[in-house]
Amino acid sequence: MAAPDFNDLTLDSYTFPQSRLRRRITAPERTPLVLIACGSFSPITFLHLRMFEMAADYARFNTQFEVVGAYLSCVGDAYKKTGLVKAAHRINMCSLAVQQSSWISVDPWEALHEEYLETAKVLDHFNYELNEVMGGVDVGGGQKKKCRIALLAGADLIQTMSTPGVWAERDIDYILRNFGAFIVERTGTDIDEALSQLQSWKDNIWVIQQLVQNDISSTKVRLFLRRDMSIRYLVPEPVVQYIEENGLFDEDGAASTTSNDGKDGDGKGKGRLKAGESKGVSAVDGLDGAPGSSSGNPMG
Ligand SMILES: Nc1ncnc2c1ncn2[C@@H]1O[C@H](COP(=O)(O)OP(=O)(O)OP(=O)(O)O)[C@@H](O)[C@H]1O
Ligand SMILES: NC(=O)c1ccc[n+]([C@@H]2O[C@H](COP(=O)(O)O)[C@@H](O)[C@H]2O)c1
Repeated sequence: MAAPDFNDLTLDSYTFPQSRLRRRITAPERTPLVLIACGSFSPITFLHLRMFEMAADYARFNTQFEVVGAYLSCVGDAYKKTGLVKAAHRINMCSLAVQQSSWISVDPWEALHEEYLETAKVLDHFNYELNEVMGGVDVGGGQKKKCRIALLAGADLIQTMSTPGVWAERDIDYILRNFGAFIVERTGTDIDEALSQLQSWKDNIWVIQQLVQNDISSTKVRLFLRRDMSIRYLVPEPVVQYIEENGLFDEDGAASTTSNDGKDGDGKGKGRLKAGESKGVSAVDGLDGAPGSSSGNPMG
């Protein structure tokens, strides 16, 4: 197995990963689609991978898109969220997780930035690489077609768009107008409610039903690890091994690998826990490490 090498990467040595991108569309009448999943991935789970497969099926059966590529983009170390291990580890785990995939890639560009990057900027980066640098994908006859780039997210993430203070209004408009989002239903999130304030962009929001309900969350995986419980078959095996080898997510490890001092960027310490404390861990029986328990506004 090739060793992950995120630690050796810098923005200067960065090149856009394109080896798994399909450079030619098979149905020229369709619009090429590239799915971008932005998130913490601390750690990546089988559900995160499964989201891509669900979205690809959805796009094939219900839309005029043809999926030509898919990317995981890990949020960088400046994102303040409980349970976040260093971006280098999260990127390495994502890279191990997609080893068996022929079409899902990991793009380290976002995580290579020291400062927090809003999702709109991350999507702009993909648009730049795919449509400006590459010029889109081949449709035959020497012609190229620009790719539609869309955010792939769970319902909890789209719900945060209606939570005051988390997203800038202009970013929501920018993302949903120019890119759009494929949204996977998630247990515990009322999708109608999540979308109720986003009706102006409804034509650019595609809702994917989970036909096999899967409620794995990174929070639950972290909770299992802290209780010394097995996480096998919740995350890919190479990720299990990587977590073990690097001692990630045990109580001390979780505290020491985060890049902050217990305070958010705004110094208020919102959502941050001291070493030894953890969101949801105290509720032992219910395993209620709430899935998708996002910190809210990443920048406070
Ligand atoms: N069980 C799930 N069903 C639907 N979407 C999910 C599920 N788990 C994660 N997602 C989505 O995956 C993306 C990345 O999520 P993220 O890294 O925050 O994972 P998470 O499991 O929600 O993490 P955490 O538990 O740490 O909050 C988000 O868009 C999130 O909504
Ligand atoms: N203003 C924004 O651009 C904004 C706000 C909230 C979350 N996000 C993104 O959504 C994702 C949320 O991930 P988590 O669910 O792991 O917190 C991250 O990629 C984060 O950057 C972006």
